[in-house]
Formats: sequence, C-alpha cells, structure tokens
Amino acid sequence: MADSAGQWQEYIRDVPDFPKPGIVFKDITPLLANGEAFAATIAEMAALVGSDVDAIVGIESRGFIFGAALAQKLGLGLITVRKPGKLPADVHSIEYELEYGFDRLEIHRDALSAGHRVVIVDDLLATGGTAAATVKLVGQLGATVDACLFLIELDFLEGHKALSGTRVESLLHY
Ligand SMILES: O=P(O)(O)OC[C@H]1O[C@H](OP(=O)(O)OP(=O)(O)O)[C@H](O)[C@@H]1O
Ligand SMILES: Nc1ncnc2[nH]cnc12
Repeated sequence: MADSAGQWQEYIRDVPDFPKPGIVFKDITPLLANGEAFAATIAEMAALVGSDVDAIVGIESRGFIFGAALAQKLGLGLITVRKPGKLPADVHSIEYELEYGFDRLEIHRDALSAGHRVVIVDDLLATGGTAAATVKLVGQLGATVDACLFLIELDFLEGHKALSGTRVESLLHY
C-alpha cells in the first residue's frame, strides 16, 4: 500500500552480521517509527483475517507489536506466547530451534480451549521453528489455527515447510 511517506516496505532496513556474523537482520524499527507505514502493514494484515477468527496469538516479542495492533483493529483479544518464565500461571511449554540458536516458548493453559479459532502473528518467518512451536502450543490447548501471519518471510530458509498443513500468509518476501 502506498502512502505519502512512501511504500511501507522501504522502512525495513538490512543490518548485516547481527546478531551473529552471516545473519542479515531485517530491522523493522524504522517502519514502527513511521505511523503511516505501520498502519499500512496492520491494514494489510487485517484484510487476511477471516470473520470466524476468535483471537490473535502474538509471539514474543516483535509478534506482540503486530499482534496487539491487529487485535485492536479487528476488535479481538490478544493471547501472548512468551519466552520462558514470563507467564505467571500454569503453562504449556515447548523447545524450538531458531535461525541462530535454541529457545523455549510458553502459553497459559487457560488462554484457549477447544472451539477457539486463532490467527498466529509474528514479524518474521525464518526457519519456521518459532511459529511451528506456537502452532503446537495452540493445538495442545485444543484450539484451531486458521493461519500464521507474518510481515516478512525469508523464502530461502523455507520456513513454510515447518508449517505444512497450516495457511501461511506473509506480506513481504525476501
Ligand atoms: O522462523 P524462526 O527461525 O523461528 O525465527 C523467527 C523468529 O525469530 C525472531 O524472534 P526472536 O527469537 O529473535 O525474538 P524477539 O522477537 O524477541 O527479538 C522473530 O521475531 C521470530 O519470532
Ligand atoms: N534475519 C532475521 N532478521 C530479523 N529477525 C529474525 N529472526 C530470525 N531471523 C531473523
């Protein structure tokens, strides 16, 4: 979507060798800092969410930014999937592999239940480990994943393969 400040895609900046040599980091902070560009991304994401969706699931931490804005735009609630030790009540927990390491994610056991239909939101799909772990966590609660929605997908890492069987939508492919 165009806006007076330019295309929102222009506000994503490449930072080479962050956080490790060989990684080209897609920095979304210039986009977030531009109100029109940020709003344009949320409008595009909102158009991809069906009317039968009950909640947005946001993945810590950059997924919270897009997930929260999207949930507000759609009048839906936000369920948070967090790094370990952050959620205070009973959790389901799962380990997963990153493009550059390992990590663990958690969800409150009472956050969702059978019959709920959700869209999982994150800023970026790389290897797919984070999103696939989140799909599993949501499934452990009995809820259904309508789609995984990303601002950016790094096609060369083939993260969609980790999400086979789930609808994957990304606004921007590199
Ligand atoms: O597809 P994958 O290979 O799993 O990688 C994608 C994930 O990596 C980044 O998060 P990161 O773990 O760096 O956390 P942050 O959002 O807190 O910076 C990004 O925001 C995704 O969540
Ligand atoms: N290349 C990358 N840029 C930004 N966030 C990431 N998360 C995983 N890989 C990433």
